[in-house]
Amino acid sequence: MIGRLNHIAIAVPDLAVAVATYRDQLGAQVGAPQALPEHGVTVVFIDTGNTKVELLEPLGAGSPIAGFLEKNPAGGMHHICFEVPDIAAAVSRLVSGGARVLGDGQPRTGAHGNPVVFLHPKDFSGTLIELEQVRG
Ligand SMILES: CC[C@@H](C(=O)O)C(=O)SCCNC(=O)CCNC(=O)[C@H](O)C(C)(C)COP(=O)(O)OP(=O)(O)OC[C@H]1O[C@@H](n2cnc3c(N)ncnc32)[C@H](O)[C@@H]1OP(=O)(O)O
Ligand SMILES: [Co+2]
Repeated sequence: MIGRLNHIAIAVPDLAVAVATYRDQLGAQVGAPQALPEHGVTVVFIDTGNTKVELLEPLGAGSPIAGFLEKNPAGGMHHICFEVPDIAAAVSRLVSGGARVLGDGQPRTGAHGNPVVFLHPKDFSGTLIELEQVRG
């Protein structure tokens, strides 16, 4: 079911600082910030050729990553995103297998314009997993 690793997400307290670190110290090709109020984050993607790094900082009150940053004030690995060809089929298989899909369980549009869902970290070895539908 899961395919390519689409991205590894790192939650950061200050996106501009993290972007400058990746760009200036690691020589990364950094993208432009994308404010995504519907997700409560602002993100910058770094394309490494074989996958992407998603740097994200909280946006607005009630950001879903605020709790994580309270526990990890310097930031840290937040989630990994796998590609799936059919997110509805993936959700159906996971839910029937007892996994918890976060939120209302319905896919939402992610940063790449594709449907995404998140799976509860407690069901996957303490790792927050995002699934993104990428066809073909
Ligand atoms: C940009 C769009 C999109 C994309 O296209 O790429 C994105 O990536 S958006 C990214 C931001 N959105 C989300 O992360 C949505 C899904 N996340 C959530 O709904 C919440 O973060 C959460 C997983 C429910 C956690 O919320 P929190 O407020 O921290 O709740 P709890 O404190 O109750 O946490 C429960 C439990 O889970 C542990 N936890 C929390 N976050 C993580 C994590 N990132 N990785 C692993 N474990 C995590 C937390 O420590 C709690 O554990 P216990 O303390 O042992 O109970
Ligand atoms: Co993500």
